[in-house]
Amino acid sequence: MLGAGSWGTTFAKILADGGADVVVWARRPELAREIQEAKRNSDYLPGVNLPVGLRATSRLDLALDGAEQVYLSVPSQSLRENLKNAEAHLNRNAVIVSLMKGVEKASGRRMSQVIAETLPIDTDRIAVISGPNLALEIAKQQPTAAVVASTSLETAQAVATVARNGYFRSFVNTDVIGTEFGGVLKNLIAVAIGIVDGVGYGENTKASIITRGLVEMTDFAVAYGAQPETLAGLAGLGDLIATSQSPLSRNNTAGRLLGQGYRLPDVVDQMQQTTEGLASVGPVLELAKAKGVEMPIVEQVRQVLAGTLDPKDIAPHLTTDDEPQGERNTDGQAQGGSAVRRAFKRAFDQLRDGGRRAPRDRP
Ligand SMILES: NC(=O)C1=CN([C@@H]2O[C@H](COP(=O)(O)OP(=O)(O)OC[C@H]3O[C@@H](n4cnc5c(N)ncnc54)[C@H](OP(=O)(O)O)[C@@H]3O)[C@@H](O)[C@H]2O)C=CC1
Ligand SMILES: O=C(CO)COP(=O)(O)O
Repeated sequence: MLGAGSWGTTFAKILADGGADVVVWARRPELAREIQEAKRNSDYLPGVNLPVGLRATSRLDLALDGAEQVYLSVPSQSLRENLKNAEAHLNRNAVIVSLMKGVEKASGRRMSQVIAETLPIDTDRIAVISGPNLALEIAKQQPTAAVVASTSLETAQAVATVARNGYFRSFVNTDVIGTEFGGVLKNLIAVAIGIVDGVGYGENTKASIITRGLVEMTDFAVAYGAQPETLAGLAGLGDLIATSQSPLSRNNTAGRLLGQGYRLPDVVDQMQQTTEGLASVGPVLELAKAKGVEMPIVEQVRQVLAGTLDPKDIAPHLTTDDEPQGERNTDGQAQGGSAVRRAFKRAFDQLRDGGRRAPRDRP
């Protein structure tokens, strides 16, 4: 496990509790020592006891020695540099698994794309994991689930077999794009929810943003090749609900501070942990523009971050124009409809068929 923050340490515990032999790499020797000797990570997971068999080191060569599966949980902006440092020590046949939920700011690349560009590796040996996974809840062994996606179902299954235990269930699919973008995009909607929470708006506003946010997430991801069903599953809707509702979410917290009137530099100062959404807004809107996808909620988040939109003016109707007839202003049973409605219809049809066709996230 490369990365000893809240998610890296929690996921290492998931793997170790499932019976795997796990070594965590922490860049700070003192943190590696605390995990190795005291079985604690008091900076990131206060009060949590880590498995006795979990090992830790600040030496990359030792952490990667003989590793069959390498899990990555560092901030997205640092991945490329970390992979370059790790490359010489990687086992040639290792499966590389991204746990990250950001895009690279400079290139707009997803993490699996950064991995494929940086390492000499077949994409079939890359997997990504995403889902409703607030680290501290899982570290306390509260049950949850996630999606393991890889272009190779065999790789996804190999990872899912290891990344599961009594409190953590891994489903598999082959939609890497949808699974990764689900994690990236829900962060942005969670910032929006935090903003309106901070302003003091109530449940109707938040429900509107969650629902219309899912439309934006799905339209965007589908434009880049995702399966709409993925966005209706754990890595989309599931994670959106968890992140939008929880004060444990860093993205939600950052949004709430913005809604309370703090300016971005003060918010960044107050955030002790990685807040991927703040770096993803710009690249996501660039990518949306390139495909002609409208993202009015994400655009409003950008404007609040830039200080050009008063948080209280976030439009509850969440459209880009005042034209009531357009596709963007339709919802539910309206004609046309976006990918998210088609996804729900297809999921509903599958249920009505008595589950003869497999749902996307397969156990
Ligand atoms: N926390 C969560 O609930 C979840 C997080 N994720 C994703 O996991 C990823 C990691 O987040 P998370 O663990 O929460 O973040 P944290 O802020 O908790 O931890 C970040 C970790 O990365 C290390 N780090 C920071 N900068 C660098 C760098 N330049 N090079 C190497 N290591 C670095 C930190 O080390 P140090 O302590 O020395 O600063 C720390 O170990 C993110 O993409 C996030 O979206 C996904 C699901 C759940
Ligand atoms: O991804 C997460 C939950 O699934 C964690 O969200 P935050 O990064 O906002 O804390």
